[in-house]
Amino acid sequence: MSSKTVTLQHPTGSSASIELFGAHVSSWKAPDGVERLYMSRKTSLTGPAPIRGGIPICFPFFGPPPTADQASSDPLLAPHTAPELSNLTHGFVRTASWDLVSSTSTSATFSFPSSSVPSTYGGLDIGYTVTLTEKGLKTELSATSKERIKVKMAFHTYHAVSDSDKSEIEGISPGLKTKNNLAGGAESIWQGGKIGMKNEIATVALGAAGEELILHDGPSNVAISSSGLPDVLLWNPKDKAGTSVWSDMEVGDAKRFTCVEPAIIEEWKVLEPGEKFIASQALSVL
Ligand SMILES: O=P(O)(O)OC[C@H]1O[C@H](O)[C@H](O)[C@@H](O)[C@@H]1O
Repeated sequence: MSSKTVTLQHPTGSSASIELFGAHVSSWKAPDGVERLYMSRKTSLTGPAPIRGGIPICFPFFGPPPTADQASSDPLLAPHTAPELSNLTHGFVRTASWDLVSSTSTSATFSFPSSSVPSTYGGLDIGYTVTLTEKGLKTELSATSKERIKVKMAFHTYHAVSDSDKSEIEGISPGLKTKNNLAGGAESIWQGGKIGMKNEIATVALGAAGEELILHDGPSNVAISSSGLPDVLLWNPKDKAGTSVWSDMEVGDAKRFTCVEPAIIEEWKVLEPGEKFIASQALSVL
């Protein structure tokens, strides 16, 4: 491993790797030694493009940055309209190198360099801790802004599966609102049951992240929980992976992963000056 990769090892045998570029978890192996995160064989681990696979951190906005028009009617969005952000999706922390602050064999803490924060933010401290637990992995982002701003975020986790066509997500409560981004954000009320990943999907379940979700992949199951993140986005591009849209994946790669993304997507979260924002995700093999 190069010095740009931090590795963690738990006495149970589980391990993790985190790239300084994006503070990106690029590997998580459970105690059975099986890799639990998909990584594209076509991605670079040192940029400049975001790493494809693993756990991208999307912050402090999700999707394209707000436009100047949106910011003129909502000044709390103005920091996101820095010219250098105009071509970025999902924020700027996944396309810059972070600093390693401290580490033990099972945990590492990173900080995002203040010199890489656009000046429009007027001061934003961002930290990140990755911890291996007995059977799992915890990721926790913290952020404090000097000025009142609005943020969105996601842990865009690419779970490795043996065949995404057969993988299913259990735990979305009946009655929650969902939005189908492949149908212009069409809203429905979730009726209950498991959500299959057989077809292309970009569905947000609003208010789902407070509950424990279970990703079923044949006999192998992973529990997913989070805090500070009210929504969950389920995403798989299916046949579009490996085409010109996602040329940083190989054709057929979409079968190898299922993205379950604890997130703040629907409503911007207001950060008051000095407030410590904390968002975490916990994954655990069952
Ligand atoms: O290609 P990326 O910028 O990594 O984004 C990949 C995908 O992330 C999310 O799941 C969004 O809902 C998708 O619209 C987006 O295409």
